[in-house]
Formats: sequence, structure tokens, C-alpha cells
Amino acid sequence: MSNVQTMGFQTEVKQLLQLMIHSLYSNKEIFLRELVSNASDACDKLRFAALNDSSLLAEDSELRIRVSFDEAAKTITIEDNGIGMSYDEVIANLGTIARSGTKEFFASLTGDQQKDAQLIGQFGVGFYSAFIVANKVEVLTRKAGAALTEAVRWVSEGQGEFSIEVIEKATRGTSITLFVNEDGEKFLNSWALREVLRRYSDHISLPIQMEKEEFNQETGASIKTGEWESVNQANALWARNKTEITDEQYKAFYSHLSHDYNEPLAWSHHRVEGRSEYTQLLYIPKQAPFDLYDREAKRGVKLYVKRVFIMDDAEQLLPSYLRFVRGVIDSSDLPLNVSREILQESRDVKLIRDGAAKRVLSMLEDIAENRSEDYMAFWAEFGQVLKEGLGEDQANQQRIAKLVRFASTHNDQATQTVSLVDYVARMKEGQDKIYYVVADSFANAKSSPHLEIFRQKGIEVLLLSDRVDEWMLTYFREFDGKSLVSVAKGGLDLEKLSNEEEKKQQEEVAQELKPLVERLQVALAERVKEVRVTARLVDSPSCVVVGQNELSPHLLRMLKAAGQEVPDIKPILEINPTHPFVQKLKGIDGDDFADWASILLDQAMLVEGAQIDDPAAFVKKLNRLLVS
Ligand SMILES: Nc1ncnc2c1ncn2[C@@H]1O[C@H](COP(=O)(O)OP(=O)(O)OP(=O)(O)O)[C@@H](O)[C@H]1O
Repeated sequence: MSNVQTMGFQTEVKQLLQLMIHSLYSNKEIFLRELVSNASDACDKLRFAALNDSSLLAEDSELRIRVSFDEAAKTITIEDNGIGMSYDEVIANLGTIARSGTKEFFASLTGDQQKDAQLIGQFGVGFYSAFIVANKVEVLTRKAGAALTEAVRWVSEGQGEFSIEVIEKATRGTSITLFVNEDGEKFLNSWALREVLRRYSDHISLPIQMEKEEFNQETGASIKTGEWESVNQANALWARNKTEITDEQYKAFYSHLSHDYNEPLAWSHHRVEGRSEYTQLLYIPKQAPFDLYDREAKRGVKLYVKRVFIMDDAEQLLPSYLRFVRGVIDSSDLPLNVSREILQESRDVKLIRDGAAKRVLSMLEDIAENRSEDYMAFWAEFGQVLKEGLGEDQANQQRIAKLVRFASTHNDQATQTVSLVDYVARMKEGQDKIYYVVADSFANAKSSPHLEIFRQKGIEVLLLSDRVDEWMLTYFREFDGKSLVSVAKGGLDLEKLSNEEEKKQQEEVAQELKPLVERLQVALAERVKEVRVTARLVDSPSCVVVGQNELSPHLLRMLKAAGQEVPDIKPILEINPTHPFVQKLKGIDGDDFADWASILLDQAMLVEGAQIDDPAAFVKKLNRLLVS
């Protein structure tokens, strides 16, 4: 009885196959890079598994990848003696996509072929890229350690389904045969294949072999000799001397690591000696992956120990705020059987992590200083994540702070281009603080009434509206010896920036408005902690502020939205003594006064970004007063 089963691809696979064939037609040779890359990963995995069970390598211990072709049959075969796959693994790996970010990827497709091609590149087409040049693909695989009779054959034409059966296979590992379509025919010769392999796979640390060919004088054709020869250098790129590596090779290695079709923004390759010995090759990508904001997502740095691949998402190797970095760290000190638990406690790992973080910050400083356009592009992609570092990495906080960019009242643009160094250079005489305002959106921040006096005096204020900002500010209190101060918290201490006459005037007005302030305090006793006259407003009649050490209303709203219990903090209502509304209030008594007072507060709440408790009552009061 035949054991062949036919199964359907997961919908996403079908979609991906369609997209790939239509979008990647101009970049056909990537199939070879992807398949060789998978074969290399499979060998790395076997070598790692064999650290605990050397019998897995059995009699075939020289790991290698072979690429061959058959012109007559129109096939190309990529074969490895790596870890192989079991029946269930074949179904899971070659019938579904189970990667994080899959949903986001499909959601972000635009239908524009060029843009989508970029996205697909970034997402990683992997195995399925075989169908760019093949109209049928056959996979034969046997898992290391499995019996000869437990191998698997998988065949598909890349439409909606594949067939799978249990077979016998003499050798361990995976062999993938592509039955090439018209587009693939140009790869049916040794020269073309070698050329692509050299270009994309030279950094692979295993031998990639092809059959030797000899030129036959009589027939004028090349004949395969049956002998295999390596077509790559087969030593780990990062272990080579920097001077022997070209930019092209660094870039090719980056694509191998990251599956990103864009070139990296920068890389840094160093051998570190001393207390801990390791080599690091770290890349900063140009574009953010789909799961950048998922703090649980896989990290990009692969850990090797003495050239042996250990794991590819060792989160201990870099702090979380640098999770966009891709690369390799190869340690000479860690034991080969290192586990995640050991990594967590290892002193060597801590040294590596500190060194890697410093290295990345240096790269960023260099880009910020010398390639400002590239830095702006970097900031747009990864700035939000880097900002987490202000809270997460106290040791490097001041260095990170110099790399952060803000929106500010200097240019009132939403694009974040202002550095703290720029800000400090523009500080007014007598100004000893860095001022900021936080709001739910850039527009709200920009039009906050708290800014009025600052605008009038020409004092710059940072406009913060990113989700991470409030969190960041609880850790980041000072830059260059100057404290960061919210313009919406506490009493305003602009004394050093006001002249004597202004001060005297302010005191007089406060005195004059004392009775009004007291009446307002009574009328609004339930809703505010205090009412006071302020110098911070110019155009608006009122605003709300909280105490210097209290949570801001914006943060309280965020916490509440996240389902947290929040304290009931009453704001302070500040009034603008020169505003006609406030002046008018002086002459109002009775019931009307209570309504006016509550409108004065509701307005301030609305502008601050809060919801007023009873909008219907607000509108009713307002209308009554407007017509009375
Ligand atoms: N030659 C192979 N030997 C063993 N397993 C393989 C081989 N090729 C593919 N696989 C398995 O199939 C899975 C899916 O491969 P695919 O190339 O589609 O994605 P991937 O390599 O996991 O992702 P990405 O390409 O983004 O890294 C791999 O993760 C691996 O487990």
C-alpha cells in the first residue's frame, strides 16, 4: 500500500509563494543563497547536537554542502549531511510559516510590487524561494539518528499542496532537487552556479562542494570527473583577518544572517582580548523588522563558541534596547556545552554584553556625527527602541542621551531632529533646566497651554509624545548636569529668567486676585487640590498642573488604559490673571459663578488631553451661560 499523503499548504504559504514569484523575478539567484543558508544552518545544528551525543555524526563526520546539476534532466540539487528532518518536522517546516511577525508582514503588504519585494526580502523567503526557478521541488531527508527506513520524501509543484511519504534513504541529512523552469535553465551550468555561490556564500564556514570538471580537447566540452572540490573559502568570515574581507563579503554575510535584502547601515568587526576573549561582528540594519516592538521576539545575535554554533537568540548577549542589532559573537572562553542558564550567570557573558553594547553605541555615535542623513533614517526606524536604553542601561545613560533625538519648540516639527547637545547649546542665559512637555500626541504637545510663557520668552521646550517617553523620564532625570523638568508639573520656577519688574507685577496681580482664587477654591473643592495664579499662561485662561513628584495626568491615563489601579490625584488649577475670562469672573456671583468655575476647569482638562467627566453637563452649562 502506498503511504503517499497529499496535504494543503497553510494559506500564508500559498500567499507567500504567489507574491514571491511575482515580486522577486528580477532576483532569481537568491534561491541558491537561501537553500545553501538552510543547509549550513542544518549542519550547525547537527554539530551542536553532537556535542551531547557524538553518535549522531556516526561515520559521516565531515560536514559539507554539495551543489550539483543535471543538464539533461534539468535539475539542480543542494545536498547537506546536516541534522535532517523527521516526518512531522517536514510538515511543520515546509508546509507552514510559524515565524513571529507573519501576521504583521501580510498586513503591511501594499500591492506595489517593488515595495512588496523589499518587504518579502526582509521577511525572509527561505526554502520557498526554490519555486522562483523551479516548477517542482523534491526534498529527501533523514534526521540524524533516525533509521534508514525513517526518511521522508516531500514533493510539491508550489501550487496549493504537497505530497509526503516515508522512504528509505542511505545518507543522513537533506537533499533538495529543483526541477527548473525556463527561468532556472541559466543556472544549469557549473560556471553560473559557482559564480552565485561565490557571491553569496563565500562566508559560509563549511565547505560548499561542486563536482570537478575537466575540459575535453576532443569534444570541446567539460566533463564531470566524479571528484568533489570546495568552491568557497570555508572558514568563518568573522574569524578571518579584517584586511582580508571585502565590503561585499561583509554585506553578503549580513544577508545570510539577517535575510534582509537591504544593505546594513554599518558594521563593526573586532577581536577583543584581555579578561574575556571573543570576536564580535555586529551590524546595524537599515530597516526595522516587523516584530521590533515585541520585547520577547528573537534577538539577532548568534552565539558561537570557538567557531561552533551554539544558539541564535541568546538574549543575554545584548541589552534589550539594542535588539535591532544583528551579528555574531564568538567566545573563546565559554564552555561548548553552555546552556541558557549558564549564560545568564556567566561573568564572561556580562563582559561580552557590556563590550557589545559599547561597540554598538560607538557605531551609532559615528553615524550621528558623520552621516547625519543616515542617522535620521536610523532614528526614524529604531529611535523608540534606543530610547528604552535611557531607562535600561544606567551605565551608558549619558552616552545614549546624546544619541536621542526629540521634537521641540525650536522648529515645532513632528520629525525628531533635536539633540540634547543642541538644546543645551541654545539655552538662555540664566536657564539651568531642560524643559519638556509630554502629551498623547505631537499636536497636543505642541499646542499645550503650558508652553505659552516659554514661547513668549523664547525658551525651548522638548515636545514628547511617544509611548515610551513617560517611562523613560522616570529614569532619565538629568543631562549634562541639568535636570529635566516638566513644564506641566509643580510651580513654575522661571525666576532667574524674569526681570525684577515682571516679578513685582506678578506679585501685585496675585494679591489682587486673592479673593477670586479663594472663591474658586470653594467652588471647585471636590475636583482640585488648589487654585493659584500663574505666570505660565499667555493666551489661555487656565491650565491644570500636578505636583513635581506626582504622576502626570497623561501617565495616569496610560496606566488606567493598561488596566492598572491608579491613585486619584487631584490637579492644581492655575489661572491666567490677565485673561478676559478670568477678569470677567471677578464680577460674577451666585449660581452662575459655580458654573463658570467648572467651565474654567473643564476647559483646562480638555486642552490637557483628558476627558471631562460629564460632557453633557458641560455643554448644558456652557449653553445656559452663553445665552444668559
Ligand atoms: N536543509 C535543511 N535541513 C534541515 N532542515 C531544514 C533545511 N532546510 C530547511 N529546514 C527547516 O525548515 C525550516 C523552514 O525553512 P525556511 O528557509 O523556510 O525558513 P527559516 O530558515 O526558518 O527562516 P529564515 O529563512 O527566515 O531564517 C527551517 O527553520 C529548518 O528547520
